[in-house]
Amino acid sequence: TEPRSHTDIILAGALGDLSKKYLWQGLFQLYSKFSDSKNTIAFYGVSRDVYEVGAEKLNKILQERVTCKMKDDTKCERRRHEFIQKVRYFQLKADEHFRKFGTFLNSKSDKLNQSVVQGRIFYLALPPSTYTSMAEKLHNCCLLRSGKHWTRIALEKPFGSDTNSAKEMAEGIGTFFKEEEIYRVDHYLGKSVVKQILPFRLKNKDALEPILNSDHVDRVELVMKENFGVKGRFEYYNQYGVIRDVMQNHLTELLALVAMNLPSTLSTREIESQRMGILNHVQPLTSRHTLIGQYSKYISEAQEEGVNASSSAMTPTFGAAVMYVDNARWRNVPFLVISGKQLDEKSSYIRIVFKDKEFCVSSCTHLNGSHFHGPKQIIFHIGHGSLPSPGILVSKNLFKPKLPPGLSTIVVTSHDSSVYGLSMDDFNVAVPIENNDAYVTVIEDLYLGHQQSFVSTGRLMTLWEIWTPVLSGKHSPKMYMENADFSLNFQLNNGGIEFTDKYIAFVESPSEARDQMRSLPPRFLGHKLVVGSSDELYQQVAEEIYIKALSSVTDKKSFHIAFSGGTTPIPLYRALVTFFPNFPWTRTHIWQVDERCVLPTNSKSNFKVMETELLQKINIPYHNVHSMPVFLAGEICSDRGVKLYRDDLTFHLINNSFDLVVLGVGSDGHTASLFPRSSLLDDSNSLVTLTSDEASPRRLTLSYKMINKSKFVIAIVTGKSKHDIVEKLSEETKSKYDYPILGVNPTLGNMTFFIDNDAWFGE
Ligand SMILES: O=C1O[C@H](COP(=O)(O)O)[C@@H](O)[C@H](O)[C@H]1O
Repeated sequence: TEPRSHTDIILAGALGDLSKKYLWQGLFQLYSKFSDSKNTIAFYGVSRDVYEVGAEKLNKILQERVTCKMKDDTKCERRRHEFIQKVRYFQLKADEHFRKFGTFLNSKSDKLNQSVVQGRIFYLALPPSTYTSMAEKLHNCCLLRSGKHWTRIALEKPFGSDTNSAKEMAEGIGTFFKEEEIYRVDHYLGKSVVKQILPFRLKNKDALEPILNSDHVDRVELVMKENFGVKGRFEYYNQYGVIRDVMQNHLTELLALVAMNLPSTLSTREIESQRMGILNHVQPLTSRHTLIGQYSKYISEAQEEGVNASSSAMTPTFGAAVMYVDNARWRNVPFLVISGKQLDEKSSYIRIVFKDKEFCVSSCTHLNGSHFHGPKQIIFHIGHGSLPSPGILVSKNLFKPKLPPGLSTIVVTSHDSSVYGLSMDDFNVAVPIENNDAYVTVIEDLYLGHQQSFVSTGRLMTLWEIWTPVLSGKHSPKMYMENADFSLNFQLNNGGIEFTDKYIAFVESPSEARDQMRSLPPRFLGHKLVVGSSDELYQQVAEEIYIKALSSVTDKKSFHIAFSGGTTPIPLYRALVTFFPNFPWTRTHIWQVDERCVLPTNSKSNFKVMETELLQKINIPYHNVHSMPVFLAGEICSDRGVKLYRDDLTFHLINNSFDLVVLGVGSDGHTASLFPRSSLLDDSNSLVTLTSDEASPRRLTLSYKMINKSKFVIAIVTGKSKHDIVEKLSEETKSKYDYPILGVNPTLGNMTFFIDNDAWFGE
């Protein structure tokens, strides 16, 4: 007997990553659910590989990647076997291949009775640069042309990289396929909870509609955090970055779903019109509304994959934006859109936080209907994070949700697991009955022609118009530490957002010096080297110190740093004060590398400089400042002072190890107060010591032993007067007796030389 319908599904890019990871499994599940004697489906995998190679690779992928959820599910195993047998491979490279493939498909189709509704789906899991030519070839060779039929072409993002490129691409595809045939995939629209947003809103409209507006909503957070980096995708990611990768598409689509006016039905036309209605009122973004960051190892990881550093320098891996919908319903409500790689956790959610208008007077800690004084919120938990499953969470003090058919309630028994600022049992929780992988749903929607789950051309263009203004790439991303960085915290200010710690959120495009710096030999005297203009260099040193401080305070609640004397640290003190107002000074202990044997009021006193430039400007506890006791009870530089400092070091430091030592280098190659040919250069016992008469005045200094125990050493060399020493150090084999800086080699830690352009280039 003839089937009622027959569909050909052609997967181009059949051997690629996406197909391997998700699409073949999705197609298998489609086959299991929908293919029967009445509705048949044929599957074709196509790629540029010759038949023998491609067919074998495809078979391997199918055998390895297509699985049944449950072990020993014999029915599923049988279907799986059938499916794998059914998939056919074709090479599509030359025009002739396309012609032959078209002839083959149509000969099959001609054999079917005219009453059979035939469909043909082309799924392009290919680089977008190939879309237009592929669309043209498929259009010319492989369309169904007679009988009752339909055609769909599915495309994977990226759909352009800004308004113009997206328009060009849309026009290219639009030449060969009609709007209703184009299915642009945004897999977030296939996530099980995302699918339930509109049904949930409709079902609960009596409770929800009156409160989903600016009178009641304090803010909406749309978040997609990941705790891994970009490994294996740097080429792609450098061209796109986090805004284009997920914020312009997934997260703004989510915004539309929560903010749009409720459609009266769930038809494609109604939904699309309400979505466009809201997106057309989203204010285009400006740099005041966005922040970007880059995780600290991004450039070096990209280099390891052979991607050059200068193309990675401006790529944001973190983005935050505040968006506003300029209509009566949502005016002034901030929609905070946040995404990033290498953050503390993998978690995606939409969180609607309601204004707290009620003031609790008594029994405030009890859950007591609407009197409970806690944040009122609705969370669409899309996936991952601390919850075991995707779900919709409604604060119990808000309302008791009714459930549409796709959701079921779960009873939460755990009292202590804390989520979104509340205990789990402060929420009514509903979970999707079917929790399929997003691609399973995408493929099902594609087959069923549910266009509302895909991105129309009109919507695509509106999304790009919102985001394109902030894609100029003029701003440097702020560097952040992997996994545990609170330096990305930001706050609303006058309708815009700013990092709470304001350090160079936006510096103008990187100077030539920075580009030049990136192409320099990466090492100097066996240590890491950074060269740049003096300003940038000091900012970088300050940033390095800040990052080390955060990490140390996170790990062990304290940070011990020693600063050398002289003029070199002055711009560093200024950079720390200016750019890092949130430096964890209360947990930082400041030590001196060396001090001149003078009164603390003397202008040559290193401490005096530090006090004026740094200590007076920060909020650091008195006991955390460890000045060298060069003046004790009327005596200048006594052995008692040496002993006191040594005891202080030993008391505070684990293994006498600083977290960081900042050194300068003199034009004679000295560092700390370790001078050429000094007897101190052979002293392997002391931690602190006094110089004899090689320098006047005498000085108290940390020894090599103490410096080399540090976890990290930064040596700063700046100014033209240091150019000769930089040259000498790099050209000849020297000994530490002539050039004491050569004796600095932290035994367990690392060292970086920061050398400014004047000292490096000498002009
Ligand atoms: O589209 C993308 O999404 C993934 C995250 O998807 P999820 O389903 O695991 O939440 C992201 O890692 C990737 O960079 C981006 O291209």
